[in-house]
Amino acid sequence: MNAVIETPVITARNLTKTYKGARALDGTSFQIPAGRIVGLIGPNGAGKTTALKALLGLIRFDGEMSVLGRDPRTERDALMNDVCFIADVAVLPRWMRVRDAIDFVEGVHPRFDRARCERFLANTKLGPKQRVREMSKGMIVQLHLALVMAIDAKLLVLDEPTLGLDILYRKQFYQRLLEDYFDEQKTIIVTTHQVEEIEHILTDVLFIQNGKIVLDAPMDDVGERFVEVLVNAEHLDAARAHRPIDERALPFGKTVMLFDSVPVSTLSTYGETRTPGLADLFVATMKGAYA
Ligand SMILES: Nc1ncnc2c1ncn2[C@@H]1O[C@H](COP(=O)(O)OP(=O)(O)OP(=O)(O)O)[C@@H](O)[C@H]1O
Repeated sequence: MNAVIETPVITARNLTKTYKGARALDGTSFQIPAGRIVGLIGPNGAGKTTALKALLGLIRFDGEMSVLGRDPRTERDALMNDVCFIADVAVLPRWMRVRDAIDFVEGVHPRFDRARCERFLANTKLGPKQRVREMSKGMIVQLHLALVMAIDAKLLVLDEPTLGLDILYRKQFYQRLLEDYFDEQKTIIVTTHQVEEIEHILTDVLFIQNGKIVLDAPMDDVGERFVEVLVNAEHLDAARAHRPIDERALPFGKTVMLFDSVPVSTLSTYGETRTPGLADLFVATMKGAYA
């Protein structure tokens, strides 16, 4: 009966951050509702980490920012009760034992549930005395996941969480996160360069370039808005008339074009159509043909 209008978990308006005259954030604006898994994707130096630091209250910046109803610049301590932040899975100190890691997180995070963490670890080969240096990369991921998933945070911020891990562990990390952690009460924001590996778990995507958001869309819309066409040679000019945002040649004289908001019924007369992968969409957007 009562329509609940949920306030977004994050509202960022017109953020600017300048480092020594260079703009890391340049009028960055976005909103993230609860229950979403958002990929913040951009090339090196685009401003991803700076945006995450801003929403965590770790840097000064100009503009409007509300995270879980709080301004991270002035209410950081209260905010951190509901936020969990992981910079990089590969950074656990090598001398640390499993039980030290658990003690540490228990000490710093009020929403950490030790019993829940130990239940996750019971399903692995990890023992309490084992040190990080004795673990395989996959075991490190398991430890990290057990620590993260035992924190009942409303917002989980992951900055390149799988850096340095091989493809099997990276996939495992995201799959476990989706299956064992995420629910509609939680929100996850994640940056990565490995776009292909996270696109299937994302609900929304934010592309950032030179400190500006250049694409902000739910994944469902991405599938409807963008179409890739394997254009037959005789239709090249007709297809180009619809202003593809990207065009690339394939072997044997085939050409792939990527279109934004052109009906599939029109495009299918030029060749085979399909939904582009996020990586191809990212490359096309960043080339600047599309402004
Ligand atoms: N502490 C700092 N001092 C000076 N410049 C900085 C600092 N931190 C970031 N920058 C600059 O701000 C810009 C954005 O950096 P940021 O780390 O946010 O990029 P990023 O998108 O996370 O990149 P990457 O994918 O390479 O990690 C870059 O030009 C960077 O050189």
